Amino acid sequence: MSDTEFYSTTVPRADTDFTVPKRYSELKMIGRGAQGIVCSALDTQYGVKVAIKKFMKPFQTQIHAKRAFREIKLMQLLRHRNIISLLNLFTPSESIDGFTDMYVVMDLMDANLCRVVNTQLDHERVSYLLYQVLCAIRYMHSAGIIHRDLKPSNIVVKEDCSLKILDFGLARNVGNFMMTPYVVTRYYRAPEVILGMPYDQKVDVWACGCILYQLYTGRVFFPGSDHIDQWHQITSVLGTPDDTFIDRLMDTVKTYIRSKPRVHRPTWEELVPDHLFPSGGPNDAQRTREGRDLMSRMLEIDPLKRLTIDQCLQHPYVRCWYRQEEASVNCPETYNHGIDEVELNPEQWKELIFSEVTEFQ
Ligand SMILES: CNC(=O)CN1CCC(Nc2nccc(-c3cnc4ccccn34)n2)CC1
Repeated sequence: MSDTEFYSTTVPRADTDFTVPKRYSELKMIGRGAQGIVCSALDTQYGVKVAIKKFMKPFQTQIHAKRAFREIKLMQLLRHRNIISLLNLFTPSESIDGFTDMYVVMDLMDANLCRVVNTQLDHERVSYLLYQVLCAIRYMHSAGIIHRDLKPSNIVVKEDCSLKILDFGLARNVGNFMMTPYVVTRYYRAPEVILGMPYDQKVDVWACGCILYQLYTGRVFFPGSDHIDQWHQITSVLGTPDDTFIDRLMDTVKTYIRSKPRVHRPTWEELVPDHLFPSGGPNDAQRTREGRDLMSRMLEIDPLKRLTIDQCLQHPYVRCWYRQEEASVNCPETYNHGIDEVELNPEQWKELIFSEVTEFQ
């Protein structure tokens, strides 16, 4: 018998109620994620605001179960100030038979980056936001995780410009098949992922470059409507990559790319002119040169030429924020990707997830 007292409350606008421990009050809906509804709440035990996400029947399908299980395992494994942390994990069900819903409690942030990119940010804020994304991604890489799906909607921030990554991207070699009517955003996918080439941690550097451009301009750099159009957007802006990259492609893709007219490569000053950057500050001209330089080295089509995360963190544009405890700390354990490949039936997932929830503390 769980000693925690639960109560049920209907959340305005949400089409489901939340059954949570009494310590959580003032539930208000703040968003709807792919896996379930998210509320803000007051944790009266510590007097802090939290976010509570409800997973409804997370074990119902292989896809839902894998994502839910992977999310709670990774939230427990990754402990970094720029990655959302798992404050509590519970279910009101007292036995596995009645187990249906699972709740994840996280620190509450104010907004996601989609809302922030539309505001005028100075170099101070842009460089600090980018620095924190780089720290989070570097830490994930140290745990053996490549995000592969980094985008503004899964990054959250607070008024004080502190930032956390919300989710952990795509499991390896699992298609991002989505049952729900959510459109998969591919705008931030690296060229090597789009072209089906072998990929590595550099794919997350590409996404950071796209996000950096959007922090300055409020615009998506490469808004492709599908994979082919995504490639077209990238090459029409950055130009056709040189042969050292194309030679490494599969023959079918090589033929396709060579069939297209070559697009000349503009200079980065032409691509992202000064007026798109913050100005008016004492060293804005210098910071603009640094920001444009870093962006150009993150958005190299050829991953072999692209900066590594560590090189990004040493770049003058963000090095000013560098602190060991967040920029060079490594995750003490690496993630066991085996769980991403395991095939279980809903009953087995139910048991696995139920034991994970009840053992949490
Ligand atoms: C553009 N929309 C917003 O900015 C609304 N924001 C989103 C972030 C939220 N804060 C927050 N803090 C911690 C975790 C989550 C959260 C975690 N998962 C989701 C899914 C959807 C929406 C929010 N979340 N959200 C406050 C309202």
